[in-house]
Amino acid sequence: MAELRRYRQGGGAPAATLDSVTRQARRLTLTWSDGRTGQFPMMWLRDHCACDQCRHPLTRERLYKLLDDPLWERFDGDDALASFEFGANALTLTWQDGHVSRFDAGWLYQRCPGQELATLLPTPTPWPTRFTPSHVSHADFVDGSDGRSRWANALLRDGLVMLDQGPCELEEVSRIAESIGPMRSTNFGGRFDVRSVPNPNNAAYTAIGLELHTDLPNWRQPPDIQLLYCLENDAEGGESSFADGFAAAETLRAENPEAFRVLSETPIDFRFQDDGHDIAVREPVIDLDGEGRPREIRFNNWIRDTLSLPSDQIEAWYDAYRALWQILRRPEGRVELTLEPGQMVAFDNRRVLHGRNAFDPNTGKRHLQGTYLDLDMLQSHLRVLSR
Ligand SMILES: C[N+](C)(C)CCCC[C@H](N)C(=O)O
Ligand SMILES: O=C(O)CCC(=O)C(=O)O
Repeated sequence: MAELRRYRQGGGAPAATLDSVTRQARRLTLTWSDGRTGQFPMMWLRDHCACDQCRHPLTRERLYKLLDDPLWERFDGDDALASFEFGANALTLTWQDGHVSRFDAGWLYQRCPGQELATLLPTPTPWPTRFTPSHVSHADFVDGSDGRSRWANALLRDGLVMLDQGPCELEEVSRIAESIGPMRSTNFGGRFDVRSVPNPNNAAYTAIGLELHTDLPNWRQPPDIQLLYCLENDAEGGESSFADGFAAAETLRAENPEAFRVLSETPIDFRFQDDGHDIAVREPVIDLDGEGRPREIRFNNWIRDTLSLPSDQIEAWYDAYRALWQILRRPEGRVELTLEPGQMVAFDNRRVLHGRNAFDPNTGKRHLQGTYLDLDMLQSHLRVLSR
């Protein structure tokens, strides 16, 4: 259990050593050997004490409750700290109530207030024109070498990655998914078969072409990661295509800011109905984060519901939607490929759109198995692999 690194005080990349510590009103200023300085408010230092009373010795989760600590009242008056001492690699604080907090200097170095904490995860990067996805072999993915982390890194960075030359076995997609996290269930089950069936409840279960789309935009939280594993694909047609919705949104913002504004500020209705379900949500096509960057694309023409807007907004919304759709269709922004039996594509369903050409079920069979995963599980998997 001491191996748990979440809150460990030491370890990590060797950082600079601690050169000086000075005390000001309500904070300590630390300077390291490479010149970095950090101002640490006393209350932050007290809250982050990692002793076995303040963190559970086994789980390393926080036990300390700042609201119940009488010392907290004294941070205003600047006499909460009794004394401190430091060395090149450690800082020790003694508080007025006698509690002692020891910090690893490298741990503090990485957590200077205002400094971005280094992440083990790659930054999502928009596709350049004529982007080609990374490929990892199934053998490298399962054999414990770096295949898994190359796969997860590419998926988090590009929102799309291929896994090649796996076995043509039913449920291989479930085994892969479950080696990462629990499959995310939806009204289509935990794991679904994509093939043409009688009485389909969904366009994917027919042989028609599917325009680029995101799955389940009619859910408040659409699935994050989609895995589609090809078992058979010898019917004529059925080629796959993908487009980076974030890149398309940025292109729209540059070319047609008004259309971008309309699609990001106007919630519209999405709705799926079958015999047992009626799942509906009202959200914009382009969802932005607090800094105005695209966070999610909801684009699915066949389950877009009645456009319910004031009449003076309707034409502008259609113009904007057409403008985004035209960008998505540009060949230079699309990845086109034919899935091979034993090949799996994984993509970020809230960023990357997917589609397929119509296929002719009279010329051969086409069968994919798919499932969804939460992004949290993919990120967790990569962090664990990086330990
Ligand atoms: C693949 N699978 C059938 C599970 C989902 C396909 C998308 C489902 C959803 N009604 C939509 O049209 O977005
Ligand atoms: O059949 C395909 O290639 C893609 C299926 C699809 O779009 C889906 O399952 O949502």
